[in-house]
Amino acid sequence: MSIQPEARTATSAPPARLEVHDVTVTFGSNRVLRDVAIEVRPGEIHGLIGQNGSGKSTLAKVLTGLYTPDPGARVLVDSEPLRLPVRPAESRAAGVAVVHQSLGLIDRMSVIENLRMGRLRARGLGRRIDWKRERAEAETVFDRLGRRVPFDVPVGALREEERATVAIARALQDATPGHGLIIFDESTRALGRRALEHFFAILDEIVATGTSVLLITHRLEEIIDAADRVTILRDGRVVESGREVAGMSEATLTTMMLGRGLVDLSSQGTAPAAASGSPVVVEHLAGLGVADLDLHVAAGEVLGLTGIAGSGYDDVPYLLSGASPAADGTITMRGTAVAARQLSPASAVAAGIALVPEGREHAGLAGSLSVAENAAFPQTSRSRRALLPYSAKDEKALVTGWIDQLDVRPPDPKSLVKNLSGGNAQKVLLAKWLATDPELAAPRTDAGRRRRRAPHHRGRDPEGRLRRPGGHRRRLGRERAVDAVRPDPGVRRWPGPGRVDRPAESGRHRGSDLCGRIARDPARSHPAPRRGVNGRVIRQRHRRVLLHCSGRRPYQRGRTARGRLPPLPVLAGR
Ligand SMILES: Nc1ncnc2c1ncn2[C@@H]1O[C@H](COP(=O)(O)OP(=O)(O)OP(=O)(O)O)[C@@H](O)[C@H]1O
Repeated sequence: MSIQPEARTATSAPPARLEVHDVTVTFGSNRVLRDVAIEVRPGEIHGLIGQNGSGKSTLAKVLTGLYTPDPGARVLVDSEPLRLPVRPAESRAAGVAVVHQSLGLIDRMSVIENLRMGRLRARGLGRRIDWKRERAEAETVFDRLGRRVPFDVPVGALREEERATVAIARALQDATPGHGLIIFDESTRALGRRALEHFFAILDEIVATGTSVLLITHRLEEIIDAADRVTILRDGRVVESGREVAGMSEATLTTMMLGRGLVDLSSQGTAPAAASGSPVVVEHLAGLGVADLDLHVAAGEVLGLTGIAGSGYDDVPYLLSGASPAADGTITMRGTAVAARQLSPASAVAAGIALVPEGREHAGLAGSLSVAENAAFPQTSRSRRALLPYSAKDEKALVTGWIDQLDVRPPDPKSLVKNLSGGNAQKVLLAKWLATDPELAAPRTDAGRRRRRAPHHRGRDPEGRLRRPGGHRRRLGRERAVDAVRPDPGVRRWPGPGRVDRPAESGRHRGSDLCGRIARDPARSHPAPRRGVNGRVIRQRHRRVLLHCSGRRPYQRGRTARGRLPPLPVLAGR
């Protein structure tokens, strides 16, 4: 697909910042992009969306030279053609910066080294690096982001949000006002709400100078709130090219993306029946940022746990699974109490607690191993200590069962995880731990925090230039943001780190989304979305959460490949 010249020359609009024509990418017999075309205008935030595996990251990798397109492709930056395959140095010189989904950080190197990599300059007779100067430059960009990350810590020791901050800062430091294009490929997935607010405020500033942004995300609300236009990929083809976002709803985008609307299963009477079984009870849990936390998770229930950065909510899965040592607390499952401080990762797994960690690339999956090896890893490593080894037949049944249930694509147990799209790799991570039949699954997920900002669209002035955001709009954004975090009536003030401000509400939580992809039928009048407030706890039925996270098909609560029921209680989702 090529962009028709009249589409861009009929007005006095300036030439496109980025033009991509006829990009096709083939891996073996698998054609993952077909004749893709996209045009990003100066000073716009251009959204690129599509289902898992539709080819978004592949396009970003073509633009930075990681992947080679098939012959016939053309890429132009500011009307100048780039040689293909793209040479990274040339694309950088043309002003293209990218934050890849994997973030592209080197774990054993420090924050400052990662940040200034490729930019360090030796000076003077001794050809020494002036670290004071490098730090000052790094500080400037972190200040702009409103975040500080310790400079001398190895990146591998950072939390996911800090890692994302470093990667974003690295891309931002090269932005020259009025030039270039920054590609963010799912870069916001680990950012908390405050960091996200800053991130989008910075994007506004950047595009106001004429620099452009290509925003790849599966969070449709981010497209609605931030993007000017959107291009949609489906199965490697462009199905919507540069559509104006103004006036669109998430439902419209979803329909365009999937080629069909979503169905709310609860309206069809297919909501899961309440599960029977004993609850999981956590009492007086303490450690890291958590102090004296009590939780009660009924069988078959999803308990969402959220809060502001530093409130400790994100430490809970790690404390419950022995991945971080707890100072105090007990976990009661099947009527047996376990002391949290005595849990190690291995004993937690043996007791039926599964942690689905954040940061699948470096903490959850082995990219160079296959889907089958990753998904069956807890079983095979357990069977090494057992009398009877885990048979290849069992492994095959387990893996194909989970591939089918979670709709992993391609559905090939032998695919290497590093060749899967990000969303499909996440499904393998989920399968790996759900396949252990845990009593309690504790996914640490980025999903569920939603950016609150007034939707805005810059629009164009009479000369066809994108309007720059004015102070009024930014103020409006801030006011709304403040309003959005004001607690609901009846919610007490934030009680301090690690404490629960609002007890779990019973029943379905229908308006908000832990996964950012809730099936909403616009014709149905849901109650107003509940807003995340400090330390708030949300309850949600487990099928509902998995339904929205598992792609095309709803999660079926049938028997697993090994004839057991899929795991019940699940803490939070994704
Ligand atoms: N190096 C590779 N070798 C083989 N197949 C690959 C490779 N890289 C990507 N693919 C395949 O290309 C397809 C598109 O993947 P891509 O990562 O671009 O999807 P995506 O739209 O970014 O998805 P997600 O939203 O899940 O990140 C997938 O089927 C993936 O398995």
